[in-house]
Amino acid sequence: MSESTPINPNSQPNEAIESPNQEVTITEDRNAKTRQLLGMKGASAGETSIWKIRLQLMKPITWIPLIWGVVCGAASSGNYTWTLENFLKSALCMLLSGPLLTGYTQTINDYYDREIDAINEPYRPIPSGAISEKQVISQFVLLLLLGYGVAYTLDLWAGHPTPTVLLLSVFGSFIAYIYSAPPLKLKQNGWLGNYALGASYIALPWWAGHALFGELNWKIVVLTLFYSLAGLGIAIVNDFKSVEGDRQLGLQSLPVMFGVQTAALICVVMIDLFQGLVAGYLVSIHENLYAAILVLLIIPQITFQDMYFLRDPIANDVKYQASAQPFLVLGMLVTGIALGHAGI
Ligand SMILES: C/C(=C\COP(=O)(O)OP(=O)(O)O)CCC[C@H](C)CCC[C@H](C)CCCC(C)C
Repeated sequence: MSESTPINPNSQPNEAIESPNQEVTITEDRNAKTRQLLGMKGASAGETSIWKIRLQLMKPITWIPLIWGVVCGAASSGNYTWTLENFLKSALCMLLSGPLLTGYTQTINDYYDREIDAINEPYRPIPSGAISEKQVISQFVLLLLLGYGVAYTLDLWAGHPTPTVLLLSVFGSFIAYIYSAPPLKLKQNGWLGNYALGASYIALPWWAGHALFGELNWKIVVLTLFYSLAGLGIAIVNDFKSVEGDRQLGLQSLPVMFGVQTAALICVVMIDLFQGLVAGYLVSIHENLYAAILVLLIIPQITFQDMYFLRDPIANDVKYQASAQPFLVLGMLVTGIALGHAGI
């Protein structure tokens, strides 16, 4: 099964076990259902449980980097200790950045993308008719309000005189709105949209995690915004799967603007260069060991870029992300620990 081919939603799991072909069908069906629930491409349509459809809209697979960002921020604060209270605080902040605010972001994005998804991903809940537009609107409003409630609770818990986490959440949800909704629809512009995405995925949850355990300062803000330029590269990877639909609808993604191969090259240069420059910064603050680990973590990413992504960015985008991203996110944590160690 190709990464982007939805499998037949009508295949019957119970017909199994009679022949190897039918076993393959069952495995494919299960894979497609898991993909559907996590919000990955190559999913099957035909889900009937409204709760599973709602979860599918929230694309759980995309929560991971934002949850991770909170961990990096807690590390960079230099104040995280393993107490039950700190653990619960960070878990609540992860709930905020993952299921609630990323869930809100993905739901609102699917709502405003319903026409383009009818071309690129017709099995998504809205174009497939699995959920009504009214139900989708009530879902993103509820997630947003719950998010603000949790953010304010975290501010009270951390004793913030200014409700920093709430302000970050309001700012993040505003960026998420203008990213997806007209008239701005930042995602229509390849550079701006992908930077908004990269920065929101790396910098915003990092700031929230840092603010929860320490004082958010401009050095952390600038450095994470700089790191987000590597996130911009990661965001570009997401654009290859929809190049045809984007072209038809006039979306200026990088693969549409520069062509697939040049965009892939820009993408990997951004990813490697900005992580490398962050490693350089770590050397400048005498965190040489962490800088060396960060460089070591860039090497497998370059290997996977060469093995998969640059050879065929459209066919291998998901394979590349799955292989290389763990090294990128580990690098983020190494950087967070280094900053905490240096007392930045
Ligand atoms: C919707 C997003 C990506 C999907 O984009 P796209 O439509 O191009 O791709 P698909 O075809 O795969 O759907 C993510 C957009 C992110 C957004 C700009 C901002 C996110 C904000 C955070 C959730 C806020 C976190 C705040 C905090 C305090 C933890």
